[in-house]
Amino acid sequence: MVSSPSSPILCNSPRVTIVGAGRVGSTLAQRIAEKNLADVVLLDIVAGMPQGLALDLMEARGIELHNRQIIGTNNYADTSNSAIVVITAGFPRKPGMSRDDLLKVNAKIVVAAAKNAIAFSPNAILIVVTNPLDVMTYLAKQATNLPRDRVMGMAGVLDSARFETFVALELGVLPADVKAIVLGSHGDLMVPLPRYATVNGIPVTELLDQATIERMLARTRNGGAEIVELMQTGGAFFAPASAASVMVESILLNQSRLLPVATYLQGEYGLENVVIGVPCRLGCGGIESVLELTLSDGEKAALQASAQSVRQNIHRAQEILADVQG
Ligand SMILES: NC(=O)c1ccc[n+]([C@@H]2O[C@H](COP(=O)([O-])OP(=O)(O)OC[C@H]3O[C@@H](n4cnc5c(N)ncnc54)[C@H](O)[C@@H]3O)[C@@H](O)[C@H]2O)c1
Ligand SMILES: O=C(O)C[C@H](O)C(=O)O
Repeated sequence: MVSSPSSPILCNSPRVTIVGAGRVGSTLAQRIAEKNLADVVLLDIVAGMPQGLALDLMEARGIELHNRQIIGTNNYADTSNSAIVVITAGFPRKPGMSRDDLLKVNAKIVVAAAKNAIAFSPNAILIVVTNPLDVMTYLAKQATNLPRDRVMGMAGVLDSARFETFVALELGVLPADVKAIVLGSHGDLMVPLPRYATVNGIPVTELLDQATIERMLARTRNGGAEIVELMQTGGAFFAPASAASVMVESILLNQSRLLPVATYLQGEYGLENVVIGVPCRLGCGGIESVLELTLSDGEKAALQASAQSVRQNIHRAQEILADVQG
């Protein structure tokens, strides 16, 4: 009964739709409900699966002490009036693949998901998770024609959390005391910035030698692949769901958190008409502002290279989509 799409939604409760009720999507639904942030609509193409997950999550409410509604559906009409739509629909990579190898299979899924979801929630803020992340975020923006403050991708929060984790493990300090930032694309050319990484304000460059830092940067760049290789079936989902939930939280609670977010650049960092990760303030309107950090020549060059690889893949994706349409 409770998982039926026609179940009543609590008055004045914000609603978050998650398109793709797989591992990332279902874990994100759990995080959002258990953090008591919003009601959740889980949508998937597989019949019965999102309904089953929603019922399971609803049955945990009394134990987890929250009263959020979780609805499972295969129908976009049930997602209407969502404040936020998160797109996790699509294929994860297999061992040996790069994220870019998913471009062909995921491009049309993301474009259709973005268009369908925004048709029923025209005021929603869109957060893309599906890989290859930066290209998919660009396609979602293009397909919906939403302003850039309302379309963004999740990757930098995850990549930064991985870098922070490796620093915390190396130094034996509390993970929450480590702060780091990773910019650029969510791929091999991501741009971690060790000189901005600190342990409670102390730069990690004071605490670790260069060789150790380089080893951590390489592990951060390879962070997703490391898990794909270990699991053999699909990729990471606990930390990705946590990272997406932080973005959802900052928007719903208007926290104005300054987070690395994949956004459409309009001249910032000397880049335009491309999506890559840069520090953004996230509040109730979505991306409130983009912060332009002062970068060294080497960091600027790394960001340019990262953007260039995304541009090439945007071009490939557009050719693929044109073939599908034509
Ligand atoms: N940006 C990041 O940092 C990050 C992190 C983790 C995963 N990802 C990506 O997120 C995506 C999902 O990963 P996952 O581990 O949850 O995969 P998964 O296979 O567990 O889930 C994907 C879900 O999408 C559904 N789906 C497929 N086509 C659909 C459509 N047209 N409409 C609605 N639903 C559809 C599938 O049925 C499946 O349930 C992958 O592309 C993965 O690479 C990105
Ligand atoms: O690596 C992947 O394929 C999934 C995701 O992008 C990740 O970084 O965990």
